[in-house]
Amino acid sequence: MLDQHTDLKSLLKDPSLLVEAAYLGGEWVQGDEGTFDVTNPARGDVIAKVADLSREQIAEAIDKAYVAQKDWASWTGKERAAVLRKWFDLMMENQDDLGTILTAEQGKPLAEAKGEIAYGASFIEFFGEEAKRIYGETIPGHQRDKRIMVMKQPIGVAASITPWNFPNAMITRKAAPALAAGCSFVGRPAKETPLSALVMGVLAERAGIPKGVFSIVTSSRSSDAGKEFCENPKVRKLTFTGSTEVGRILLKQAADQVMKCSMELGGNAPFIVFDDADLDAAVDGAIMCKFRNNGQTCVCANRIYVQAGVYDEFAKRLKAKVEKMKVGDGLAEGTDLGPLINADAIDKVQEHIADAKAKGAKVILGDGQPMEGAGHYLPPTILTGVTQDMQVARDETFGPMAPLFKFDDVDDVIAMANDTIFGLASYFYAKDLSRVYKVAEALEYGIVGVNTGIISTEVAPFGGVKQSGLGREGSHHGIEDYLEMKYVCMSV
Ligand SMILES: NC(=O)C1=CN([C@@H]2O[C@H](COP(=O)(O)OP(=O)(O)OC[C@H]3O[C@@H](n4cnc5c(N)ncnc54)[C@H](OP(=O)(O)O)[C@@H]3O)[C@@H](O)[C@H]2O)C=CC1
Ligand SMILES: O=C(O)[C@H](O)CS(=O)(=O)O
Repeated sequence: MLDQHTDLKSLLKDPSLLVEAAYLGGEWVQGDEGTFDVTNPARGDVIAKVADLSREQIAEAIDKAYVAQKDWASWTGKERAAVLRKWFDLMMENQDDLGTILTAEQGKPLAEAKGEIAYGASFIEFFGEEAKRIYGETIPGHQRDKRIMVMKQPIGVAASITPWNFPNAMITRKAAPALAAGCSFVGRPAKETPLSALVMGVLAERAGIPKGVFSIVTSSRSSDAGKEFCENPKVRKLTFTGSTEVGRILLKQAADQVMKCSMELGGNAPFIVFDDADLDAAVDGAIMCKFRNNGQTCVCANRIYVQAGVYDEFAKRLKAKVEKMKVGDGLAEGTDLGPLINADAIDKVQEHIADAKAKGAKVILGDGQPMEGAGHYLPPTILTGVTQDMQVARDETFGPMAPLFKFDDVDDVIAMANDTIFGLASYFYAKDLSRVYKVAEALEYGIVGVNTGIISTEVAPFGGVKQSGLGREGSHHGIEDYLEMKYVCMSV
């Protein structure tokens, strides 16, 4: 455990994995703007002072990525695959240390953090294999003397901005397809969680990824990085994961250069339990879906709709299991729910609870009050009698609050579930096959979980519709966003 006498390096098998310098063009550099603090959300202690790069230094990383990308693209897919496989192997060999670093800066329980490392590594493994399968095509000519060929080529320098909630996997879900395609990559991690990104630089170096192909530019001023990424003509791809609000800002900024953008934005996931559901499975699924990363994921159940006939029993069984969940330091044995990332996150959950109670909702578990002492600990809350007019029906809570809505009719619940600007993940539990097909087709979301609350995998296309984003990450589709298609027409 971290405390005033134990620092993070002392918890690591390989302390050299913990770095505070930025990884710029294959060199470890200090920030021209000094350093910024990284704090442990479980205790509030400063655990690192990380290089704070200037916008000029970020531009330098882009310059180096631009030069390095030419040679990297000339490697065969098989050669790139070998280096990516080594990167994957190094992640898994150091999974314990990477998990400890991740929990220290983000807060999630160590088992979840190690799970994220394996999840993050799976993208590198998967796209390393895809590097060998970037196929073009020939098309029968439109005239007797014409031959048509289509080739796929890397788009160039890819710039990445990622959030604090999955500080490893959100980077690898972008860097893996980018490097597999022959692009170079400049990543700017959230200021709250830069250490997990920097350790990927250490492992990239050890894996033999050429200097400049992969850079991590740490900075405390996110808008500076965003503007440099959007305005620098050497950047041809912007990939972002975060809130819809920031996604809009970046899309507007990127429009001036007509830049290719991938956007993984906010969610407002409905979780629907029909009266023919396996109720115990639905309760377990709701817990995993709602409380993964303490509710701080864009695909967490944000609204739980339960059909009237099973509403009371579902609420009773949900409460009985949630009240046994242990809230505590993510590095402590047996912790189920770690701290939230910061005080603002607690404020947002409390705001949703207060608004719902003011409009008639009832609290059946928790009181929305943070635990005493240091760290951002908020015990889980369950509300019943929640209705569509409440804030939680419109906005993402992003924390440990489960709002239960009651419904009667399938058409009503589909209308309520779809009544949002978001369209990322959705879930429902039912057994009737006809109902399963109809509901899966009717939900306006990029992802539908049927009788499961966990849908995250590298082999499937992850992404949203409406204002939850643009593009897909993961699956064989995921590499397309880092490729340009060239049509060659030959007169013979
Ligand atoms: N669809 C998805 O896969 C995901 C969506 N999200 C959504 O993001 C929100 C929570 O994550 P959170 O990190 O707070 O989201 P934010 O959108 O606030 O931040 C995401 C990243 O963008 C950076 N950023 C913030 N403002 C700007 C700007 N003007 N220009 C460039 N970069 C900027 C942040 O930097 P810094 O933190 O240093 O300020 C951070 O690195 C929720 O709405 C959640 O649903 C989160 C994760 C995944
Ligand atoms: O940032 C997130 O919330 C992730 O996209 C969710 S997942 O891919 O890890 O499920």
